[in-house]
Amino acid sequence: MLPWTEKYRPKRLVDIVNQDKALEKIKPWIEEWLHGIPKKKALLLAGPPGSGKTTTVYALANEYKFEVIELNASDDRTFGKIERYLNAAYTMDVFGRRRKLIFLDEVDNIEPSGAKEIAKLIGKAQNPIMMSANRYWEVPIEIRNKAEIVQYKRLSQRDILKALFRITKAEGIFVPKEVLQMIAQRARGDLRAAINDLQTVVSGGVEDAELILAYRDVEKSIFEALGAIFATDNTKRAKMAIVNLDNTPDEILLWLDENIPYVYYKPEDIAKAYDTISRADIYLGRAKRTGNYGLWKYAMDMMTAGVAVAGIKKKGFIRFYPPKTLSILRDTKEERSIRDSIVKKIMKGMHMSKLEAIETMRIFKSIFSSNLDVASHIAVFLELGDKEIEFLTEDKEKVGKIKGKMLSIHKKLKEVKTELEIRVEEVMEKIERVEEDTREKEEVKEEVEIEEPEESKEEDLGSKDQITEEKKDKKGKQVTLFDFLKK
Ligand SMILES: Nc1ncnc2c1ncn2[C@@H]1O[C@H](COP(=O)(O)OP(=O)(O)OP(=O)(O)O)[C@@H](O)[C@H]1O
Repeated sequence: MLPWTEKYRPKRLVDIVNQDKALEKIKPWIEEWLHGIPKKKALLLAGPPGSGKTTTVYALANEYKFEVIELNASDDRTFGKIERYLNAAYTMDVFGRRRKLIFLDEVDNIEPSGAKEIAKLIGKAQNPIMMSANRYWEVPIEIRNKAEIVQYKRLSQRDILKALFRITKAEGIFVPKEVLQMIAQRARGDLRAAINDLQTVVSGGVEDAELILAYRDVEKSIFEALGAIFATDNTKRAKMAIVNLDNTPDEILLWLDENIPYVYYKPEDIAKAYDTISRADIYLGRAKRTGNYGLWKYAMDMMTAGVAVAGIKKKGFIRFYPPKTLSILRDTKEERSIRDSIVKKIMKGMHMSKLEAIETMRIFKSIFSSNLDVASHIAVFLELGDKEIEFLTEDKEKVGKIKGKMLSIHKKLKEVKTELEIRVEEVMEKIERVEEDTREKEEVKEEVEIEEPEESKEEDLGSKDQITEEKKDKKGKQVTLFDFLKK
């Protein structure tokens, strides 16, 4: 499938949206080339990604009958090529062929030595050179001095919305306005990103637009990195693609692993790409084990540059897919947390080790699908929640039945509890009564002892200590709760 960014790339300058100021500078410059050589032989188109710089170059060449030679500025091989074109190009039109317009992309990524070479070549140039950069202040000064800067502005949400609407119309599809607005808003002035989002949403189902876009938001940088790795044969560019990526190398490997078959089509190329990532995997493992980060860098180079040059890539729009392993982990995240909480409850409630609890949970799983009575008692005992019961049962109908049984167990437990509470209260009352009786009897006895006649006092030898001891003995025979319950 042709990427819509290519399919709908304007062929004429009038169709370029909202970059009139830039075009006002570019048009007279190219017209000068038709009659001679202008003072500034190179233009530096500077501005945000997806604002129309490359589009302008091709539309311009189309209208003024130039052939575009697009070269990547950060590729060392570029210098030789420019030189060749610079020497040959101007004479070519004598033979009725098209003149060459050289387009150097990404001059903000250029090495200092390359910058000097390019500056020299501009000096010798016999044909128009156009360059582009996102951050012109990062373009080496040697190049900036030789070129006229043409500023591209960030496209507005309205511009993007209009462009998207035009595409849906041309494709004969209906995409709700809210979805188009959502895409335009996310794009932050990058029409290429917006068109790619639109194509992804349409191919994945407009009804799931929000989900698809939310997912692309999270994984945006990895999508971009894959796009960069798979779009280039240039090893340096491929290596740069993962700089500043938040994903771990293991995750990047999974993404590459998933998407290699969508990019390469010849079996030998696919095999080569897989061979490269499996080597990268081995080196990553070794780097982790040994702490030898030389190996780490080697692994990263293999999974970027190695994969990028593995073979001939499919042309056109390639939709990347998230690795199944990651989505399985994401999908099962909730499930895993439910399982962990059941294991914890078993460990606590049944005083088991984790291993025993895991084994017990497996047994419970078979009980929950075969014996709903026992299952409901277990569920009540472990105080399992709905999700945990569902996890153990895996059958919606049975979950309903277990929950019903649990309700009646809870009801019975409540009844037993109230009955017990009543019984306990009765017992407590009896205890109180008996204690009261005993206390009264003791008091009466003490009074009688105090009023005893003289002789008995003498007989008793009148030792206070003895009396106390005797009392203690008698008190020791008091009716205890234990004696009462025994009765
Ligand atoms: N001003 C614009 N008018 C019409 N279409 C545009 C415009 N800007 C971008 N596009 C669309 O977005 C796509 C990408 O644009 P283009 O390649 O010109 O971006 P760029 O400015 O060169 O970005 P980069 O700096 O990332 O190379 C094009 O295919 C084109 O369809």
